[in-house]
Amino acid sequence: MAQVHKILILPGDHAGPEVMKEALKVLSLIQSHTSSTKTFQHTTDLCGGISINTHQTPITDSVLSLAASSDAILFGSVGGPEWGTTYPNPESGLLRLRTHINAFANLRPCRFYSRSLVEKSPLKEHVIRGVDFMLVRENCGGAYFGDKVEDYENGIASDTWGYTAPEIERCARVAGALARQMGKGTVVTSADKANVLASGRLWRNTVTSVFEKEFKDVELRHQLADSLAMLLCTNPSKFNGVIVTDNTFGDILSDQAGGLVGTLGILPSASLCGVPEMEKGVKGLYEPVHGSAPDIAGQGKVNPVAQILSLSMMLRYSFCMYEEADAIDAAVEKVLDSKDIGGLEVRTGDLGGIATTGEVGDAVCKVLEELLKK
Ligand SMILES: NC(=O)C1=CN([C@@H]2O[C@H](COP(=O)(O)OP(=O)(O)OC[C@H]3O[C@@H](n4cnc5c(N)ncnc54)[C@H](O)[C@@H]3O)[C@@H](O)[C@H]2O)C=CC1
Ligand SMILES: CC(C)CC(=O)C(=O)O
Ligand SMILES: [Mg+2]
Repeated sequence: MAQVHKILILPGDHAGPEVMKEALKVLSLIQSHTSSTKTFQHTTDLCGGISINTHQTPITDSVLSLAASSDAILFGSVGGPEWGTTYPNPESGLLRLRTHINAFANLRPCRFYSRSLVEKSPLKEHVIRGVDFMLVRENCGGAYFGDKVEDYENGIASDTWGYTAPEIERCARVAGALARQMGKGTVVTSADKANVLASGRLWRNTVTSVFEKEFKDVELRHQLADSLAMLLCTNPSKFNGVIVTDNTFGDILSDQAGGLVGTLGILPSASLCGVPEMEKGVKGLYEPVHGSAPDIAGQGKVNPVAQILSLSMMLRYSFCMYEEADAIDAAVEKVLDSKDIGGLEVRTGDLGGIATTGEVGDAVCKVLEELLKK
């Protein structure tokens, strides 16, 4: 009997549904290839602004319980100027989802998915070539979830940027486990502001102690988060391996990673609810690093690669489907390297091309179909 994987699909707002459409084409191809061994049961529902418009809340209890009973969630992106920032805004639906399923470790890889993309980076080729790191961002704690004071009438507001040792420990374990999976010699860089923040000092002491006790074989380095931001521009390959950091720094540094490769449109992410193991899938929430791109949404201009690669991360980490995940990554690489549209690259505008969102998705499917036949 085929193994059943329950997937909840939450496309979200603006660019979210556009790129999700392309990822679902890829999922359907994978499904027809593996139908004898795996069945993907997927349900689509609402989160974000679209849920506010329909249910007056960014995420309903019923969607939260669907998420809790799913093996994986494939998420688009939420938010947009029409909903503003006042709580409960669309983004708070995503934050609630992350904590509801305890998706505490957000893996955000930064690398070029095609050699020819190196020239699209704003950095000089010799600086950026070979960059390949996995940023592990703590995803359910810190300033995004601490107590808030919102007394705007009196001009007072604050966010509590707090951590407990167990929250840091579990994140450090994910970083250590990933480093081991990447192979001997992989370095883990922990980024914090231990020179200023109390939570930063707890972060540094706790990460150090986890590595001393549980990952003696993995080299751990510490870097202040502000200088890391600078060094990522001047010498990014120095941080090849794993970077582990807290929620706020991880959010900012992973968008900076988009700057390193030249666009947010190719960066996927996986928010895992446990430590990844090679033999056993872990539940997770998969979404691009980018937001809902309202400035370009609805015109076929959005790059679907980050969403498609988020699907590949889902197959890898939640379902241990390594061959299929590798095939998707290879198909993306081949498409980004090819010149199919009037002699031009099959790339969206963010990568200097003229292809539409749908053309990139179709091209990935075409190559993937061939790769899966082999
Ligand atoms: N996970 C999520 O749902 C996230 C939601 N947001 C929300 O998204 C909305 C827009 O936020 P922004 O700060 O503008 O960030 P953004 O990530 O949506 O866009 C930043 C820039 O990158 C471009 N971009 C993003 N994704 C792209 C893609 N796939 N292809 C080509 N270009 C792409 C956009 O056109 C824009 O110029 C806000 O409401 C924000 O809160 C932001 C980040 C994450
Ligand atoms: C809740 C999200 C909008 C925060 C964010 O920017 C992200 O997770 O990348
Ligand atoms: Mg962000």
